Amino acid sequence: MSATETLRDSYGRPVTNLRISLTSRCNLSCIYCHAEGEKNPATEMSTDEIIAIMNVAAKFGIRSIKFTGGEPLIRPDILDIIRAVPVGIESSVTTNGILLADMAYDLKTAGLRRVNVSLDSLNPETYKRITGCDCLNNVLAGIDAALRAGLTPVKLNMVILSGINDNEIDDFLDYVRDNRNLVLQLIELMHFKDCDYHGDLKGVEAMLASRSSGILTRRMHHRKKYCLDGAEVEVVRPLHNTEFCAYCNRLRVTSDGKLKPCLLRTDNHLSIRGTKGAELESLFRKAVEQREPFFK
Ligand SMILES: Nc1nc2c(ncn2[C@@H]2O[C@H](COP(=O)(O)OP(=O)(O)OP(=O)(O)O)[C@@H](O)[C@H]2O)c(=O)[nH]1
Ligand code: SF4
Ligand code: SF4
Repeated sequence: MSATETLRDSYGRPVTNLRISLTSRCNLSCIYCHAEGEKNPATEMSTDEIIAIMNVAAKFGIRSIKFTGGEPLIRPDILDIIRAVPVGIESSVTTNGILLADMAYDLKTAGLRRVNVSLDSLNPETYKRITGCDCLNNVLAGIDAALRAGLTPVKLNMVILSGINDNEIDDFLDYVRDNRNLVLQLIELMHFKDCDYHGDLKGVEAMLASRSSGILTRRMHHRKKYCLDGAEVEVVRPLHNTEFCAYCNRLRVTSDGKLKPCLLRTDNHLSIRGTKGAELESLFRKAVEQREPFFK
């Protein structure tokens, strides 16, 4: 095998991003939580298992690694994991921000490039209703600490919940306005559980488009990015979106050590538990071969 070799699936989609779920545990209990689709997590991967898969990813031309959960910052070895990210790979974390205020500086020093922070409301009562925790201020302090530490851009992930927080979009636009290091991501809720809060973001996109001075298309997922009056807003609308899947560049690893070719499928996972070297590499190739767009 050459030093780096970018793998493509049979639809010609290159795989350049690895999303590693470090745990399915979380210190919040959001009403819509899908924990990246893992419902019955067994034991979590060890530090060494995570490092082994990152090293294989580097050989296969993975350019960025996203650590997710559950809540990834509750892992006691999180700094060791970040320190072990192979040279040349950009790392980021998606976190609920509860522990970020105390950890931001150490995360940056360990080599983390940036963070996405899940924040669905700027109203303390609504935040508590959604997450079960009266801790909005911890998250806001975490965002400030991440900005100060240079974990930027800090992306705020706001999942739009119909009838709960869909009246707060303007408050969020005000919050990110004029801070070039803050990006707002408006996310369409996915139906993992029976959940009555799903709302189509088509209307929101039309509103953003009408108020925007510029609209860009990100290569990744072909997501639209709107620039309006000092605020940068990205819209994540994965459902029934063939374009989103056509430009998907991701492979996932579940916290219990399975390669997962698509977020929305549970029937094609490949366990990497107990494997290393050539065997692990061959499973990585196989997982890429098994990738196919969920919405075609
Ligand atoms: N269908 C689908 N949805 C995804 C995928 N990746 C992320 N999402 C959605 O995007 C939301 C935000 O994900 P994040 O973990 O913050 O990362 P991201 O925005 O995808 O990545 P960056 O912009 O590179 O930071 C998730 O909650 C999902 O709803 C994917 O591969 N497929
Ligand atoms: S913060 Fe994320 S992982 Fe934790 S409960 Fe909420 S949605 Fe689930
Ligand atoms: S649904 Fe599957 S194929 Fe589509 S973007 Fe998400 S992970 Fe990729």
